[in-house]
Amino acid sequence: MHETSSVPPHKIIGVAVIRNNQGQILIDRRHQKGAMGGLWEFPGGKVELGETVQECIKREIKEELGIEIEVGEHLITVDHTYPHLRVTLTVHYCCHLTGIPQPLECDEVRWVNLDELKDFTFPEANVEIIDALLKNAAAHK
Ligand SMILES: Nc1nc2c([nH]c(=O)n2[C@H]2C[C@H](O)[C@@H](COP(=O)(O)OP(=O)(O)OP(=O)(O)O)O2)c(=O)[nH]1
Ligand SMILES: [Mg+2]
Repeated sequence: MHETSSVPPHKIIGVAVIRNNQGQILIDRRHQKGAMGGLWEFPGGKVELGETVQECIKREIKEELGIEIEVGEHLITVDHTYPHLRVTLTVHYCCHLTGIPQPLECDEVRWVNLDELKDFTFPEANVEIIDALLKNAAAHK
């Protein structure tokens, strides 16, 4: 018998949890049109050929938000399969250095406290990221 189920495309994504000196985290709202439209996310994007994840994160954040960051410690890597897409999200903590975040490639950007993350709707893969963030924060209290 012929197997017709197909393997979804796989994107390798660098993701930034950017913190300011008040301990807030930067989130952005995806464009209404398009995949996962209107959901909130941590900024980031596809790793390009020949680029490290850290280089990708720094580049994407400059492109998407117009700010400079320092890429820090790895938080978690999440592999998740949506109905039509598999993503590997490699998440790093980052420090905000300079510039005011601009919504250059999204609808909105916002600084939020950790305990406010639950009030925003994120893609399914982010449940694990937010869990890891909260656990880490609790462990370092
Ligand atoms: N940046 C980011 N992407 C996430 C998160 N959670 C999550 O499932 N994703 C998914 C959504 C996208 O399919 C993919 C991010 O890739 P992307 O931003 O380069 O791609 P995109 O779909 O916005 O658009 P395109 O560049 O492929 O046209 O990862 C998150 O917290 N941050
Ligand atoms: Mg992106």
